[in-house]
Amino acid sequence: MTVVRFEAVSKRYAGVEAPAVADLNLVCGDGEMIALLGPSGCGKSSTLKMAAGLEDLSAGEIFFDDEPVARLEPGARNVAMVFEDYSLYPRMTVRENIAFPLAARGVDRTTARARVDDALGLLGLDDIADRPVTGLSGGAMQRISIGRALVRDPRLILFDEPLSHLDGDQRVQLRTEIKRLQKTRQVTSILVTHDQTEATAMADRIAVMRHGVLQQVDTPAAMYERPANVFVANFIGEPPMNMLAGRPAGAGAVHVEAFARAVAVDPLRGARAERTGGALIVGIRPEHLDIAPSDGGPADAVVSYRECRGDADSLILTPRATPEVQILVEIPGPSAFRPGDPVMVSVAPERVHLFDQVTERNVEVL
Ligand SMILES: Nc1ncnc2c1ncn2[C@@H]1O[C@H](COP(=O)(O)OP(=O)(O)OP(=O)(O)O)[C@@H](O)[C@H]1O
Repeated sequence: MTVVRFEAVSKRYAGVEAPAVADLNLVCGDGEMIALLGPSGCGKSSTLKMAAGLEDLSAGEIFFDDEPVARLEPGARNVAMVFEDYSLYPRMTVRENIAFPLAARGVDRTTARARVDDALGLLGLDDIADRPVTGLSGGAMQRISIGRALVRDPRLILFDEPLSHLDGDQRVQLRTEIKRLQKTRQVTSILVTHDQTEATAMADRIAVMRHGVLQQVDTPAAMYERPANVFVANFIGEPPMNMLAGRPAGAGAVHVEAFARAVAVDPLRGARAERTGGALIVGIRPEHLDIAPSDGGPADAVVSYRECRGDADSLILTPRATPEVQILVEIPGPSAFRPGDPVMVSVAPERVHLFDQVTERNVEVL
């Protein structure tokens, strides 16, 4: 049961000018799972390694509850790690692998046996407890390494891309499993991933990083509803948000160049956009755009591509006013739209996101 706090933490590697992590302030609550999410090189692993004690901090402090830990040896922190490659001992059985951290700490045999049995049961590994780990599926191996992490009753578990070596089905199964275990045991956890689906499915809150700088920390739902900037908006949600050029157009409206007309927006957002006075990026998620046949009038766009996925159709629209721009639309399927169809486009005002074109920040959080 630990609150983990990064306070003004920075990491610079020798000979590299740009910091790998810059002035990170982040609190992971007691029993919470936070996902560090971002593209390769954004500083996720460096942050994880500093929490584990595998890398020194260049500045700042990390607290476990109110105890500063940045100068503690890794072994003195009681932090468990689950790696993407499982890191199991191949000659040992499932049970021996899970028991290993307890034996290494000199926990007495009766206590160790009880804790290992508990972990085996929790992870559904009883049937294979006495089998060697070699030859087991990736999913089973990762469950064993999670068991090994849980059995030591750690203050913090660090999950480093734990699902990357697994195939589709095992991935989905294990991410549900990890979330269930993490909640059952209420262990404070940090998950590193570059996969937004994984972060959204598993974490209580997501911390999006870019070039070592924390961009936003929020629940998956809040981040989807109110991304702090264009980068976060592009990173959360699949397929990514359409980003269209626009400008304020009076009360509660913005002019969208691609449609050569104004669209209604949430009045508060519209007023904020008005105050910026300048050019805007108008963000609309593919699943929030509606289309209708243009019925002879001047169309907003023409359908240029349709992918039918059974329950949904993915369409690409070419706007009449700016044919160089592509607009993605996701609608329930199978629909009647076909390439070449002229269409009108609409969107609910509260689904239109507005970003300052210069700073790329959401006008709501300026
Ligand atoms: N030991 C090191 N020496 C020098 N530079 C490093 C070292 N480790 C990481 N870096 C650099 O620090 C930056 C952040 O790297 P880090 O591995 O923390 O990012 P990441 O988001 O975890 O990326 P990835 O998913 O590829 O591991 C990158 O520019 C990387 O090249």
